[in-house]
Amino acid sequence: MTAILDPEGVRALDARLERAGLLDLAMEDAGRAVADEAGRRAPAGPVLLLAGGGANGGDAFVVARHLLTLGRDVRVLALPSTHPLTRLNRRRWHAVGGHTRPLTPAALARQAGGAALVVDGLLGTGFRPPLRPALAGVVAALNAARSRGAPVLAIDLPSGLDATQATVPEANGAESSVQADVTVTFAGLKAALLFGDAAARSGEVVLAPLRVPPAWVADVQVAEQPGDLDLAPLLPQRTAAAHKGMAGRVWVVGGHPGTTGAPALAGLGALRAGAGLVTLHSAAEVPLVTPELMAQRHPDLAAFLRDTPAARRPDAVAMGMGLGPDAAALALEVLGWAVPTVLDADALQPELAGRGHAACLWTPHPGEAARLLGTSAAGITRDPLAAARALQDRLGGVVVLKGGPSVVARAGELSVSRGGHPGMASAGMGDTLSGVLAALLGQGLGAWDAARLGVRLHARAGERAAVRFGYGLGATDVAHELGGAWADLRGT
Ligand SMILES: NC(=O)C1=CN([C@@H]2O[C@H](COP(=O)(O)OP(=O)(O)OC[C@H]3O[C@@H](n4cnc5c(N)ncnc54)[C@H](O)[C@@H]3O)[C@@H](O)[C@H]2O)[C@@H](O)CC1
Repeated sequence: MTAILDPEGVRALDARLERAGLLDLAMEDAGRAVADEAGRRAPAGPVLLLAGGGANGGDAFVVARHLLTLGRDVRVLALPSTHPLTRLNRRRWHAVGGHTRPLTPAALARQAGGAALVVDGLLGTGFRPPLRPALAGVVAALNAARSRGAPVLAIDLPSGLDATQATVPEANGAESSVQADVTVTFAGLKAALLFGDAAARSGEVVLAPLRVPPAWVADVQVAEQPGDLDLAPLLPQRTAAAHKGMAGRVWVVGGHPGTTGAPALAGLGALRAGAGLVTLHSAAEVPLVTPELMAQRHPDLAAFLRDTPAARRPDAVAMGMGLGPDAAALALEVLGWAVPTVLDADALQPELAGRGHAACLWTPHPGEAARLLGTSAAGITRDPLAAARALQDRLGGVVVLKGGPSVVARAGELSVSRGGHPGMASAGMGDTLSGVLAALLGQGLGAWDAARLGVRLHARAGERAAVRFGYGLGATDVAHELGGAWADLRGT
């Protein structure tokens, strides 16, 4: 399980390390991890380090000392050191024979010329935008050096990114953040390294654990990111005596004249994720994408749902895909059943606020999330963790805020998915996911586990299908890879 930390969590961890007399060692761990990565990235040639005044700059002085003692040609350009540990590690750097020159854009441009690697230790989690103009010139000079061929390794976070935000801060036309080739981050990931344009600024992300008890990190994390080893135990198990009635009866309630493909894709997703029996209930004629799916057309879908006795209700429902204008009323009816239910697409309506029960999963994409919260899609994607938390507060149950990556929220807890492929940004992908989630609910998983496992299975299936289809990936291609994704997770 990987932790996701925000600056508040980092400060709390720092305070705990400080009380334990371990903060100096944590900086040493951090600097050593960066020096190892720098050595791997640039096995020969000069390394240029840029040190800011805070602890991020302190890390840079530790890196410089380790590289120097390995016999490397190391140059350091630094701002005045303000953090006590930065001053300490600057003295240690000088004690081993290192030199420090003042950091200016011109000095940076000169020194970066022949550098095999430039290490950005200007600003980390302590940075608050907007970037002061004095540093904007340094950031611009660093990005210019990179475009002339000097690779950039960022310590903890590329300078100029707000750790909590998926967007790159605005800077009145000036360069506001560093573009890194690799970022070595400590103790846990930061939201900026995971989401949006900010993540694209981070390059490859390497997580370096600090030698502290894992509980100290878990105590301050804002979210978790499960690995496949964490999720594999959630996969439903079957004995040889299993029969279809034990594998979950799933209903897909969706489709409307003109939008009939969506429920079919959800049904396919449910089948491929192991549902025993999948029936599509629709007001329209739904295309039969595979004969294993059963389809029932109801001229009056509301009456059909209202008149379904408790004994005939399914183990799980996925609803909303192409369901049309009456979706909110139909969703209210099904929510009243209190059976495990996935609400997607047209069933994601603001009037359902507070109606979510414990076995209920809402699966908005950013546009739908904006509709539910009365904000803009840009407001959602800027801070997906905060948006997922707000959606869960508003709706109840469990929320999957879809994206690359997706965020799963339940009361007081957030989980971020891994993997996937940009080719999954295509129509129908969310419909398949709804079916996968309903299948897992139908096989007995709780909403939180179904959501975390389901988004990973779906993402893994996308990775597999992308090998053949790349950006031309379709939702049915992903559905057909779900079995392989399942086997991959089981094999971890
Ligand atoms: N617990 C942890 O996770 C550890 C964190 N460490 C390092 O500590 C860093 C955090 O250190 P700090 O809290 O000292 O903060 P930073 O060093 O990230 O930033 C503080 C510095 O940024 C400057 N600054 C802030 N806002 C600015 C703005 N708008 N424009 C220009 N300059 C600005 C401040 O003047 C100060 O010099 C992490 O990013 C990481 O590199 C490591 O030392 C190891 C332990």
